[in-house]
Amino acid sequence: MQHSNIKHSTIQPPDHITQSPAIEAISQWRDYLGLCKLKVVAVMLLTALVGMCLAVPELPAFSTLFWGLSGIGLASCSAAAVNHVVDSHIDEKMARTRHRPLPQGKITHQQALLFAAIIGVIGITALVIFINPLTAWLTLASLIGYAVVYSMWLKRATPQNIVIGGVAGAAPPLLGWVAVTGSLDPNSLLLMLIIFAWTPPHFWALCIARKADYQKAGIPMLPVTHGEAFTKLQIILYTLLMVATTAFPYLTQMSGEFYLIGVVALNLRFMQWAWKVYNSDDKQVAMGMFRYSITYIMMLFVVLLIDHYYAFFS
Ligand code: HEM
Ligand SMILES: CC(C)=CCC/C(C)=C/CC/C(C)=C/COP(=O)(O)OP(=O)(O)O
Repeated sequence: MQHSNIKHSTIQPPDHITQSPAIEAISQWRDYLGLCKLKVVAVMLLTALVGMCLAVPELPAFSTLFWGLSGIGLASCSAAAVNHVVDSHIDEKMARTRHRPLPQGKITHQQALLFAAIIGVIGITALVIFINPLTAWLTLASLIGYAVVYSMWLKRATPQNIVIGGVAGAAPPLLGWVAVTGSLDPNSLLLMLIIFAWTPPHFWALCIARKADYQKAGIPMLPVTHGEAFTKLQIILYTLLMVATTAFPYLTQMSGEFYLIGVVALNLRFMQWAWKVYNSDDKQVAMGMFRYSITYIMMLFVVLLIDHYYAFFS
C-alpha cells in the first residue's frame, strides 16, 4: 500500500504545470491556429504578395503590403476555420483529418465560429479602411466562395467541386493586385488563371493517394466517382492546360526571359510527375506529385517576382 502511494505521487505532474492558466491558454491558441490552415494560407499570401508587386514597377507602399496581406490573410484564416466547422463530421472519419481540433473536441463549434467571425470581420474591415472597398468585396466573395459555396455545398454535391471551388483559392494574386491599383487589370486575371488550372492536379494527386478516406466519408471526389484511371487522365489534361496558361505572362510581356526559363523547367518536372502518376498505381507516386505541386506553385511565383525586379533594376 505504501509502495503504491509513493508510485502514485511520483507520476503526477506538479500542480503548477497541469493547472497553469498560461500553459492552458497557449495550448488553446495552438488549437485556434490549427483552424487556420496556416501553411496553405502562407502560400496564398505569397501569391498575393507577388500580385501586389507585379501591379506596379516599383515596390508598393509598406502600409499597402502590411494591411493588404493582413486583411487577405485574416479573411483566408476565417474561411478555413468555417470549413473546419462545416466539415467536422467528415474530418472525424478521415485518417488525414481526424487529429484536427474539432474532431478532437479541443474547440467547440461555437468557439470556432466566434473565432472565424472575429478574424473575418477584422480582416475585411482592415481592407475597407486601409486598402480599398473593391479589394474588401472581392476578398469577402472569396471567403464566402470557400467557406459557404465550396464547403457547405459543392464538396458534397459534385466531383467538379474543387474545379469550381478553385476560383476562391486562386483569387489571392488578383486580390493583391487590386489592393495596390484599386481596379481589375487583365494581367492579374492571368495569375489567377494559372492557380485555377493548377488546383485540379494539386488536389487530385492527393485525392488518389487518400481515396479510401474520401470513400469512407462519402465525399464524391473524382477518383471515388469516376475511378483512378479517369482522374489520372484529367490530371494530364489539366496539367497541359496549366502549362498553356503559364505561357501568358511571357506572351503578354508582363514577364521576361528569366520567367520563361524558370517556368519551362518547372513545367517539365510537373509534366514528368503527371506522366509518372498516369503510369503508376503506387500511392507514394501520387503523394510525390502532390508535394511537388506545392513546390511548383511557390517557385513559379518566386520566379515571377525575381523576373519583375530583375527587369526593373537592370
Ligand atoms: C479549392 C482549391 C484547393 C483544394 C481543394 C486544395 C486541397 C488541399 C488539401 C486537401 C490539402 C491537404 C491539407 C492537409 O493535409 O491538411 C492541401 C494542402 C496544401 N495546399 Fe491546397 N488546395 C486548394 C488550393 C490551394 C491553393 C490555392 C494553395 C496555394 C496557393 C494551396 C496550397 C497548399 C499547401 C501549401 C498545402 C500543404 C499544407 C500542409 O503541408 O499542411 N492549396 N490542399
Ligand atoms: C479569402 C480567401 C482567399 C479564401 C480562401 C481560403 C482558403 C484557406 C482556401 C483553401 C483551399 C483548400 C485548402 C481547400 C481544401 O479544402 P478541403 O475542405 O477539401 O480540404 P481538407 O479536407 O483538408 O479540409
